Amino acid sequence: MTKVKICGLKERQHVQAAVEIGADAIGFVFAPSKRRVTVEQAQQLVKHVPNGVLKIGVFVNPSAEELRTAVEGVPLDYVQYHGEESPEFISQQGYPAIKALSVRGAEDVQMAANYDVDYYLFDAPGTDFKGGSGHTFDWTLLEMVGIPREKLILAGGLQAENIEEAVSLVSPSMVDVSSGVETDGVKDIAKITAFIQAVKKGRA
Ligand SMILES: O=C(O)c1ccccc1N[C@@H]1O[C@H](COP(=O)(O)O)[C@@H](O)[C@H]1O
Repeated sequence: MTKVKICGLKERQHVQAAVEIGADAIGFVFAPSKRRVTVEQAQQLVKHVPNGVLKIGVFVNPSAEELRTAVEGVPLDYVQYHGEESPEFISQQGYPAIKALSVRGAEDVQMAANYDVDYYLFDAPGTDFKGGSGHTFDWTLLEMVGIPREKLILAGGLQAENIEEAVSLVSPSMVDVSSGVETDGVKDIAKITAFIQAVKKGRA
């Protein structure tokens, strides 16, 4: 059963739509991004996220204080580390953790072995920001990854049109999308619907 994370939500109506359509996780970006939200904004948005839907905060090289404020203040279920955070820093924070790795080549995939986290997220390298580029990477590089599929999250340029192929090749535990459910930089409820339905169709 592949789970779906809809990331980079900033508007109440998009959060409500994503959970109603069947998202398993909602992502809030606290890192530099056109999708960035404050802790105060996220606190308002999570009022529309029911129990059972994961609330994930996306950070890039955060300080311990920044993390504590968001994890406790929102509150968040998982921290997604999307920068160059060290294995030691992540384990010292003690939060349920997702480590994102930007994949240019096989050596980036092998970096996963250095981390002891709940999930490993593989994404394309960012352009303007560290993530959310809308670009895909070579999914076949994940064939060599020696981590269990139930700990693997696939991201990067996913959309309704390519998600079936991606899930079939990678068999991730969760898929994560941001740009692929937007039109002109704004979340698009029709695209969110098409994406979630395409993943759920593959679950049958
Ligand atoms: O979405 C962002 O703006 C973002 C900014 C900084 C770090 C991570 C970000 N999002 C993550 O990027 C990937 C892929 O997004 P896309 O579907 O290719 O647009 C995903 O893991 C988001 O959580």
